[in-house]
Amino acid sequence: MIRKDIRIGLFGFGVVGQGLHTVLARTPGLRARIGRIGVKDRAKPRPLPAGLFTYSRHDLLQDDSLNVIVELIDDADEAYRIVTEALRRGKAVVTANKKMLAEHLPELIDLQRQTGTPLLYEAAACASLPVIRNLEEYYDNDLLESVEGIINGSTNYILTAMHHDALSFEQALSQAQALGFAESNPALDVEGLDARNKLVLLLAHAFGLVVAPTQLLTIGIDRISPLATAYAKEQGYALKLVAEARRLPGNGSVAAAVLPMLVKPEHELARVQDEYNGLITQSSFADRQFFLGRGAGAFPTASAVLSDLSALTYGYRYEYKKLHQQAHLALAPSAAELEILVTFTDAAAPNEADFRQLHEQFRSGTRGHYLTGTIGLERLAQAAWLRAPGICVVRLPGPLRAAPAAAE
Ligand SMILES: NC(=O)C1=CN([C@@H]2O[C@H](COP(=O)(O)OP(=O)(O)OC[C@H]3O[C@@H](n4cnc5c(N)ncnc54)[C@H](OP(=O)(O)O)[C@@H]3O)[C@@H](O)[C@H]2O)C=CC1
Ligand SMILES: N[C@@H](CC=O)C(=O)O
Repeated sequence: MIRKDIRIGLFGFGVVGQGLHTVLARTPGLRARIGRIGVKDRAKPRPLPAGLFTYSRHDLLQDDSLNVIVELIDDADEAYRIVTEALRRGKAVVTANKKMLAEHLPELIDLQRQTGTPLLYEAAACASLPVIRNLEEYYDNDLLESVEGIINGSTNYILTAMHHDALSFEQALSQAQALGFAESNPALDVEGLDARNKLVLLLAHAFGLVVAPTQLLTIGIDRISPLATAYAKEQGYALKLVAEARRLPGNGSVAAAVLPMLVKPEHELARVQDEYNGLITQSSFADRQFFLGRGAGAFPTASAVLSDLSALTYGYRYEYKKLHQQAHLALAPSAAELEILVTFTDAAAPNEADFRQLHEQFRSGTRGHYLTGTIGLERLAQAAWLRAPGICVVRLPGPLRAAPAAAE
């Protein structure tokens, strides 16, 4: 259905919701206006007339004059209730809630098909970068080999501030929160879970693979040790939180993970600073392409919501083309390997037998210990030592690649 006039029921009036209000006011060309706003906290002062606000989701969902629901709240469970009810009522939905999407993607895809009602979520992956619609549409006939990049703005902001401004982790996180980049629960950012949720969305639109977030090995920046930071500095590498999904040659296996990574200075991702995101696509015919832009914050995120609203005016919806064209792809961590640096203390050490090859070993009574080596992705994910206190795992430069046994 083509919606020429959009009457929005907006849930959430925080960083992104207020950003959207401003962005809409400055975009007169789009015939969209906010009819009602659903929020939670009755005591909070609001910068708009009180009559616009309500504390009951039913006031928006049961209002037939509102034809689009924009869901911008920070509660994934309530967001799920709002989004599913809106779709069932035939209201198109735009959301930025990657946690809710990643946790319910199969059901949400199904619900769109059953109801014939669109659910768009460009803002949920990389905020202002137009990645979802590009993966869905532009690469439709191309053979996409990989998507990799920095897809969480807060952690990139923190790593940049620690490196360039010598801030502590806590100081840098506070700044990311104050600037509206971090999730309400910042553990989602620093533990890599937000990047993992976004990677779930990228996998669906890049490769037609719908996976549960828990299937993806995820390590955040909260466990980076001073020795790993010093190693990066001494080798001249940048330290970034990188999400990667890659088709392995040959057998239709796809490997995907989120880990802190050492990046060579000449690599595109090394120059992604502050809250910016950077995503590299590699495809057989188009070759390598790099998207760079703001990955968090009020206006960048609102601009992606605006773009989805505009897309609704011409009847756009995701077709999940790759899902239907799926060329027998499967998530196969057992088929992949990677190069890692592990720093550790006397209290806990990695099991050397888990590695296919060890490259370097270093022990110091004052600085701690490290080793570098090649390890299977699945072996790493299952290693008992991975989450032990005092252990820090960081990827060395280089892509996820086929493990030799799988490559044969
Ligand atoms: N900030 C960013 O840069 C980005 C955020 N996102 C996503 O956008 C969403 C919103 O983020 P952000 O604006 O930063 O969050 P904020 O914390 O700034 O705002 C959250 C809003 O949600 C409202 N809210 C919370 N629970 C409920 C509820 N049960 N019913 C109704 N309203 C509720 C709050 O109401 P009240 O005002 O009453 O407290 C508040 O207005 C999240 O899903 C986030 O992951 C996506 C991309 C970037
Ligand atoms: N907390 C998120 C917000 C945008 O998605 C981030 O920092 O990337």
